[in-house]
Amino acid sequence: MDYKVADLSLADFGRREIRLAEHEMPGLMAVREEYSAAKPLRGAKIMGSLHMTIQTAVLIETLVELGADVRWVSCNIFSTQDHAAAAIVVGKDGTAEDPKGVPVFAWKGETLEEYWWCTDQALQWPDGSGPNMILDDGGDATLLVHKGAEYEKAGAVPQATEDDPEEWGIILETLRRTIAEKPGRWTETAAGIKGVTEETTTGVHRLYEMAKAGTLAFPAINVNDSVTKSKFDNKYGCRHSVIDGLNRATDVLIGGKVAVVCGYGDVGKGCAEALKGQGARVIVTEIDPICALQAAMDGFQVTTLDDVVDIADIFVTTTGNFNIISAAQMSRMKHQAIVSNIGHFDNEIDMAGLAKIEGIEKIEIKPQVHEWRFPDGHSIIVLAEGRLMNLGCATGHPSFVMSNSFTNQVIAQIELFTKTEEYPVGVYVLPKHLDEKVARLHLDALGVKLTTLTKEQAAYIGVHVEGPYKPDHYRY
Ligand SMILES: NC(=O)c1ccc[n+]([C@@H]2O[C@H](COP(=O)([O-])OP(=O)(O)OC[C@H]3O[C@@H](n4cnc5c(N)ncnc54)[C@H](O)[C@@H]3O)[C@@H](O)[C@H]2O)c1
Ligand SMILES: Nc1nccc2c1ncn2C[C@@H](O)[C@@H](O)C(=O)O
Repeated sequence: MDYKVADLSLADFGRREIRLAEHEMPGLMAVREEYSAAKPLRGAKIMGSLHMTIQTAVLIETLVELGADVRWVSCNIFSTQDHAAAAIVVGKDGTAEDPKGVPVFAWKGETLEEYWWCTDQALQWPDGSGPNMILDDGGDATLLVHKGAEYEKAGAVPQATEDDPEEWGIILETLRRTIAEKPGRWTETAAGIKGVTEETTTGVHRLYEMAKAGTLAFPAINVNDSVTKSKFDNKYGCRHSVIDGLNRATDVLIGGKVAVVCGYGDVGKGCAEALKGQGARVIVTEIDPICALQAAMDGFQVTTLDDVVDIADIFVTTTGNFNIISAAQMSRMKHQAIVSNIGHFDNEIDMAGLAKIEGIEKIEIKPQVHEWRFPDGHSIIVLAEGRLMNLGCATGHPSFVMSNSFTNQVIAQIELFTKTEEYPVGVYVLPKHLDEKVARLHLDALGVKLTTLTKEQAAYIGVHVEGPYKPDHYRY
């Protein structure tokens, strides 16, 4: 079995934490029980590109329990929990000397070259074949397959320009190398994929862009827009883990400080609430009048970043957009202001522009916490090098909320793998009855007792007693 992780001796520690996590992931354990006999994913060869955490370990072992053959990478260079990766490689019945688990190519602190090497490794099985399913978070695996096939068809891989981000050059070099090693590989890989299930907002945005451009090569299920994913993971998950990230990285007192949250979508709402809960005076920036109005009615000041960049103590970007905080704005910040991002990619904060400032000095306080000292002597503290700080500086969302997300992932994988013919190329969301099923699976653990509609009440509001309870256009 091929794999590359930091340290297999961490496997027992990972296994102990996986055991505790399983108790906190009732949705995943319920689908394991429901489907382990039928094994609907038998024959599925799933390549997963999703933060290699303890919670993801429970997802992986659920997919395997349902019959799948799995290979895995993280979707971020800092988000892997090495003990989780070790436990998955060793497996329940293996040892560090004789691992019997799942091939994982991930470790905390990968270089970008190593990250794309890992993604390439997980996209090819030992017999040279590719996956027939992708489980993606942010779309990097989907991107590599699509661009590889595109450049094979074009007969050449373009050169990166000096304006391109460094990572784009690394992706092109990865494709140049892999196409030279096995011409036609990516075309064959793309043709063999039944579909992809996408975890997050930014990855879903990429899918809709490809569908609109007519370049999407296989069907996709948008897991992010299951209500029981984005209205839980994105909001309540970040509500928990943004504070965890700040505390583990800096231990700064949040109470009494001024915190700026850029973006007031699902993630921004969770972050703003959490920082307010810690006693910070929270200021929101937004482009969308509806989200801005929501923020104002939730009691937050809403203004532009330029208005407050020199008075705030803590910054968190949550937009899924890029160039939210510029180098010039960072140079205007208070001494030891904390700058962080919790959006999927690291382009929300202009790290490249910051590094180019004449005379700037980068001082490592500890891994994923850096002091950037400006020529005038004042500093800012940047978390996780601008990458998502809840997974770079902490352990991401807790198991219970990830159980919601990952139960959607498993259902989506089953849908796409077993009913492929019902999904012509395009982007889909799961039907509401499955969304409600995911919610139901998590109620007992929180002591929730649902009220049952009478037939007359159901008729009165035009629904079935057993649901679905809302029209598709309902906004939760
Ligand atoms: N770190 C995590 O654990 C985690 C979890 C879930 C999602 N995410 C990622 O977080 C990001 C946000 O996700 P979301 O679901 O909240 O998306 P969303 O679309 O619901 O919210 C983003 C908000 O940012 C606003 N925005 C866009 N550009 C802006 C700008 N220039 N200035 C101010 N506001 C701007 C938008 O109007 C929107 O309201 C995505 O990249 C997503 O993939 C991360
Ligand atoms: N503990 C965890 N394990 C795996 C992934 C985790 C996570 N915490 C946050 N994400 C990121 C998710 O919120 C992902 O769904 C996203 O949307 O980015």
